[in-house]
Amino acid sequence: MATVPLVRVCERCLNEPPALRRPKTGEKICKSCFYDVFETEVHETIVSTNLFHRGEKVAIGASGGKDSTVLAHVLKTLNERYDYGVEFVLLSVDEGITGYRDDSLETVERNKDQYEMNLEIVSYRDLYNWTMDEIVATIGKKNNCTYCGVFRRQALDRGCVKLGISHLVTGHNADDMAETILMNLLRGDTSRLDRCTEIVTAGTDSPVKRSKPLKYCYEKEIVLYAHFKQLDYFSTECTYSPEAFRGTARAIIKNLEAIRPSAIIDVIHSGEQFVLQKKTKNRMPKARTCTQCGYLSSNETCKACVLLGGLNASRAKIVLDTEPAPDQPSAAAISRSLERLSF
Ligand SMILES: Nc1ncnc2c1ncn2[C@@H]1O[C@H](COP(=O)(O)OP(=O)(O)OP(=O)(O)O)[C@@H](O)[C@H]1O
Repeated sequence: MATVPLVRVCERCLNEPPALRRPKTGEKICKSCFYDVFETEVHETIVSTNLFHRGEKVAIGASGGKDSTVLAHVLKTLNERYDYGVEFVLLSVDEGITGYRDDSLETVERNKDQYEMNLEIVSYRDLYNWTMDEIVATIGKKNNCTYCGVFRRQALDRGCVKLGISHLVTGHNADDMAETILMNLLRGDTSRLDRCTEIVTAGTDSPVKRSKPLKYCYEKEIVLYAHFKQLDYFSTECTYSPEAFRGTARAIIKNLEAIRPSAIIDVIHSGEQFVLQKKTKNRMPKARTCTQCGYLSSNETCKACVLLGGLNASRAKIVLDTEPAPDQPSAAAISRSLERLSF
């Protein structure tokens, strides 16, 4: 009976000893072939979609986590290697989450020097006069991701506008995309299902185009890349509970990946083939401006203003209930009131 020979050399260069089994393909390869194939795949994604143009200024949504840190590192490497002629800037949002974002922003401050990129930080405190810590103290942990997601999206837009930038890249990876496809499928959200696989999205409610250069990169490979390259990133999870539905979709994708590694890429390729029927396309929202903040919106009031309206009403109620109606309640008074509040 024929025996399968043990692979003792990298299956790509047939020279070096293998250092890892590639999660995406199962190939046993050496470190330098892994770097090469990982970076080349991102480059091919960029070139095949004409993602950047020479002279363009692009913001990298930098959270200090593994995905956006690998994104910044790889984009810097490719920009130099292939002379894209792009100027990259790091853009961070400080959501005001003690013990999480304050620490991860310190990482981004170091990345700024390591990658020789300018850094702009915008905060929920400055933009909305709320921090996520205060929001969670007011509404509880349930649904807090909805608030954070809406505010972050607009904060990144506003940061880009401040920098005079109209293109934002984020570290969303293949696992994130497969989860989103599954979530939209399970919710029957056909219009989002149609758009969520696109590498570039330019919504009616945003002046900034967004793109995902890592859309075909497996999360496991991003972690391996960051680990082998010893990149400086922040690995703690957000202290507030994750969105339950996404968490479940994530578990399904991880389970599928365990028995069929190509499942992630297969889900993305399937999602890319979905074509919206005309009647569904007609339901797409039209662009307008928010009557409250004047920002682009697909509704009369933008989502951020709707959420802020509820939060500010809660704050006003707490102050009226607990303080002798000062003109300007002190921050300390608001914090004390928020601490007493439970829903
Ligand atoms: N506070 C933030 N400031 C700037 N960009 C952010 C911030 N939070 C998220 N992003 C951007 O959105 C992407 C997806 O964020 P998300 O929190 O869903 O994923 P993640 O897997 O934790 O990403 P990362 O590993 O980069 O933190 C990030 O890779 C980053 O580009």
